[in-house]
Amino acid sequence: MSAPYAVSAILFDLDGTLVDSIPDIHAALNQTLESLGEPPFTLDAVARMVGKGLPTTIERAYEALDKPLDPATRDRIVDRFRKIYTPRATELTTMNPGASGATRALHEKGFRLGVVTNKPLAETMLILDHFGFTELMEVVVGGDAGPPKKPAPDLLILACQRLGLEPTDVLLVGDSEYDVGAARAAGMPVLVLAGGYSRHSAEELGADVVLARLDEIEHHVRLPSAKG
Ligand SMILES: O=C(O)COP(=O)(O)O
Ligand SMILES: [Mg+2]
Repeated sequence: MSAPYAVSAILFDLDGTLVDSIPDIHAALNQTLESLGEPPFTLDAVARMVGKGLPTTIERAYEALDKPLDPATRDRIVDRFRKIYTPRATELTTMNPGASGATRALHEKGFRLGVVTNKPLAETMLILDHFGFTELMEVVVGGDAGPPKKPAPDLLILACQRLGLEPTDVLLVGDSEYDVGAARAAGMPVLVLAGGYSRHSAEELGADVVLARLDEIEHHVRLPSAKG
């Protein structure tokens, strides 16, 4: 096992990392498509469309339908999707195994915690509130915060600025190539959870560590002041 990373804060991705949100995204996407006269997608197909933010999910759905999509129409479909998704964002969504215990244990040990997601902030907060994560999170950055989304480093840098920390003092836990790309560009260590929403297997993503469950994180981190 690699030596534990000495970090003051741990940032979490949301979709596919803290929660399994695909069942609600899948249902809402299919309802959106049905309202536009389009056929539905399977759960697995939708999981491969998620990760780079909602506009990209809609673009990928239309790519798969082999239908052209101009940006204005895409944005209208994003709005339509959100009207359907937001009220049901926690209906079928579940916490990933170990998410509650791991975040609580890390918080108690003194790590500062946050969420950096490509998902819009409003839906992110609904989900974090629903599962009791909000009180543990010192910073929450959504995909609509302004700067480019992951895999650009900007949202991670923004979270570091809000925490008053250097990226090298912060670690990211994610599930996709977008998380690994963003962390690498920011100069941050990155752990990935196996079985998330990615078009690649976790082992192929080039993360520092692949986790089978979130409660393994504590074996890979230590506070800078603690002896490793
Ligand atoms: O909304 C998305 O596409 C992905 O969100 P995530 O960054 O929490 O995985
Ligand atoms: Mg994710």
